[in-house]
Amino acid sequence: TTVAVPFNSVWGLGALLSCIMSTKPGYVEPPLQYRPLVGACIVNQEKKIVSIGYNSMPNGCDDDLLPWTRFKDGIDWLESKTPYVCHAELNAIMNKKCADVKGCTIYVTLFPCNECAKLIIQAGIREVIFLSDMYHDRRETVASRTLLSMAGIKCNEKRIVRTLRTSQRPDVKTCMCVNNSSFYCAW
Ligand SMILES: Nc1ccn([C@H]2C[C@H](O)[C@@H](COP(=O)(O)O)O2)c(=O)n1
Repeated sequence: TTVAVPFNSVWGLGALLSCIMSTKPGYVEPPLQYRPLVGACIVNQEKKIVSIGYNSMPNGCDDDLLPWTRFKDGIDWLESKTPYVCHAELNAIMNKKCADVKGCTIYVTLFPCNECAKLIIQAGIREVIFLSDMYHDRRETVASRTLLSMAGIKCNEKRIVRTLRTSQRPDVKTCMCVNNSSFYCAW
């Protein structure tokens, strides 16, 4: 199923496109199923895209040699992908094609975690526009909101993808899928 995705901004599109390149989409184990693909796009004050990033393993670190299990209770952290993966925001900040990203806006498909919030703040980014807040209650997200708010960084939710309910993913409210199960962005 290819879903028509109406975008209301080219920057949101950038975040979503980078998301498509994100770490191997794949089936994990029920009920966790698909791991999120996350994309980020940084835009300067002239509304020009200055960087894009997606979640991936660090350069030179082989996906297949590192664990792919999602971290959850009962799983050894070192045996999950959590300590190894670079988040989309980190990659977008590192990939910048300009001296710095001070005063920029970051478009991201998933609300930043606390580690990314610290990077965003220290990089001088002034605004976060996010698509999904599906981890709203995770402690990393709670800490992230605290930091971003203290640092005076505006955070706005923007729905840039039509809500799609799918019988294949009854657990998620919004998703984008391309070629049936080969790519899912699950929010
Ligand atoms: N703001 C975010 C949040 C998450 N990610 C990445 C990191 C992982 O690859 C994936 C989340 O996996 P989970 O914790 O659900 O097992 O999404 C990111 O890049 N940016």
